Amino acid sequence: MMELDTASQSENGDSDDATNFDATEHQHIRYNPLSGEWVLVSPHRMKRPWAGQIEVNDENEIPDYDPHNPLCPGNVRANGEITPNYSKTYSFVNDFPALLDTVPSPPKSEDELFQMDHARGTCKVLCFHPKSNVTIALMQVEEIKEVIKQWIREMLELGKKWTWVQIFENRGALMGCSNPHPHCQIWASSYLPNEPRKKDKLLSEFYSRHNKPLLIDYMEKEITKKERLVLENSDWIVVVPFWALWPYETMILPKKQVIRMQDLTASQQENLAIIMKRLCTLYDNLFHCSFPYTMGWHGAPTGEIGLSKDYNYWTFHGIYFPPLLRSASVKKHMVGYELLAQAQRDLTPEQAAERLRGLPNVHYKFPETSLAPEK
Ligand SMILES: O=C1CCN([C@@H]2O[C@H](COP(=O)(O)O)[C@@H](O)[C@H]2O)C(=O)N1
Repeated sequence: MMELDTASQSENGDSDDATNFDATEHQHIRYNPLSGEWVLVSPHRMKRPWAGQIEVNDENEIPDYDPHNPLCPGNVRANGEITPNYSKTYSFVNDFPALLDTVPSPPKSEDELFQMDHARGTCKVLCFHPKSNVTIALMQVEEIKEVIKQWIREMLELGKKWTWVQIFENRGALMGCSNPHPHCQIWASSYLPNEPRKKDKLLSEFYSRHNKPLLIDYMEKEITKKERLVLENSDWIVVVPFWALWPYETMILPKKQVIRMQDLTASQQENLAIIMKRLCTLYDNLFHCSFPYTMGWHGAPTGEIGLSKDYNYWTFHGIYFPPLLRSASVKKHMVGYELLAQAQRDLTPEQAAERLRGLPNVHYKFPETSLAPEK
């Protein structure tokens, strides 16, 4: 059993009276085994009056084609290239990349307070669909499958050279997304970024203790407990993680061990497309808006270190970080105590999962949108 640090022992030294504890009433902290951090859960605060900031939800109707949008088929991009008339997905190297393939390395410093290291990589943009006015929730399963196939091609190609290939989608203007056209970004780097580096260490340590991948153990236990389950099909589950930071944060987990996205079978790809569509439909139905989120995928590292050992302690999974809290325009901010001390949430993960489960699975905008038959 893991030694809990001092943060989790009762300050006054009294033995905690677990018999009176109610997770829907009493504050407590929860441990995230994937990051080694804690989140403060304060369910009693859900009763406080809300007099906070209300942002205008100015999401106006988006046309299916905008002659000035470089991500639309046939339009000119910043570098003068013409985006082809693509009919499925289309990816290109970002004209304003955060990472370049060849740059000089910084000098080594003897002073531990001023450490720099080299950073190389490449950044791509992947358009999900030729039309600008669709989202994953509104795309057909077959179209989402095309996105998954392209993600796998990108992982295989970029994973040959780069240590970490981060696929991420910033959906909606609220997420700082500069372009409404359905797309994601892919940043591939020569280094292992902070989040996967922390996760890799903790996943490896768990496997050494239990001889079982952490996320397979976690998936099996969440299927049994059910209270944080949101969706399930024959290959995947969606949960609000026990340690979730964002109000409606979710995780997509495979029912069978799979180490990287490029290892997915045809059935896992099909059922992933189905469950992604269902999850994004629930999200949109929560506040009747095109739900903003950042989402991404984590699998075992790639490149040279990906070939250096057996990553059987890793399990490929998806993570959604949506900011909305109470309405289409009220979002959670990670400020104050959360920046200086630790993350905090009022709505419990169990309450969030219950709300998502209770929503219709037909999209509010297009009630006739039919979902593919469940496997
Ligand atoms: O002509 C263009 C327009 C936008 N882009 C790139 O598309 C990306 C749009 O993604 P975001 O909306 O998530 O920022 C952004 O990173 C921007 O640099 C190009 O590479 N070329």
